[in-house]
Amino acid sequence: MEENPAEVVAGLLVDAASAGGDLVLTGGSTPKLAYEIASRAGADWSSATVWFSDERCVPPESGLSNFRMANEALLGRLDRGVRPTVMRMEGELGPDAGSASYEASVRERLGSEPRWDLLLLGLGPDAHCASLFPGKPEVQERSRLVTGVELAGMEPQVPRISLTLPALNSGRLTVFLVTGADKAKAVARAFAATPDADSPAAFVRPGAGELLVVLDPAAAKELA
Ligand SMILES: O=C1O[C@H](COP(=O)(O)O)[C@@H](O)[C@H](O)[C@H]1O
Repeated sequence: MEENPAEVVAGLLVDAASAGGDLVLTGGSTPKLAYEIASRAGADWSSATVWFSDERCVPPESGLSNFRMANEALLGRLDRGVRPTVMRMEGELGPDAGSASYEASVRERLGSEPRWDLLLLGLGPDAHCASLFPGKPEVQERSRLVTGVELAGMEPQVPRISLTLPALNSGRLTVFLVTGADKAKAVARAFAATPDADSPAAFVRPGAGELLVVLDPAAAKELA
C-alpha cells in the first residue's frame, strides 16, 4: 500500500525531534501538511534544535516567511513545555548580514562541519532546492555554509538566505519531499539515473549520509 508522503515525513521529523536531534526544516508550501501532522503527534521536541534550509528576506511575520509557515504549522502548535530550540534565519537583516549571522550561529553550535540529524528539503519546479537556483552563482559556493542570494530564480522575487551545498550535503538523513505533477520534470532532472547538471538538487548527495526522496505518484511520473 502506498504511504502518504506527508505522513512519512511527519514520522521522520517526530523521530528525529524525539531523539533530540538537529533538524533542518524547509519552506515553501509542500511541507506544511507534514508539519501539521507532526505537530499532532504529542512528541517532546524540547531536546531538539530546529534550523532552516533557507529564508526569504522578509520579516518573520510576513506571509512570505518560511519561518512563519513552519511556526504556524508546527513549532507554535507544540505545547510550550515541549518546544525545541529554534534557530531562525533572520531574513529581515537582508541577504548579507542575515547569511553571515546564520553562518556564525551554525559554526558556534555545530562547528565548521555540521552534521544535521535530519535535513528536510523541497524542490521547486525549476529544480531549485533551499534557495539555490539553477544558473545562479550561489550554487558554486563551497567555502561558506550559508550564503546570501541577491536574485532569486523564481517567485517570490525577494532576496534570500540559504544553506550552501556543503551544508546541504552534511545530513545524516537528507529527505526531499516533493508532490504534484508540476514538479515531475524537476524530479526527473534531479533524481534520474543521469541527473541534469543544471539542477542544484542533483548536487545534494550526502557522502556520509542517507538520501531519501519521498514523492507522490504525480511527482514521480517522469522517473523511469
Ligand atoms: O522558495 C522556496 O521554494 C522551495 C519549494 O517550495 P514549494 O512551495 O514548491 O514547496 C522550498 O523548498 C524553499 O524552502 C522555498 O524557500
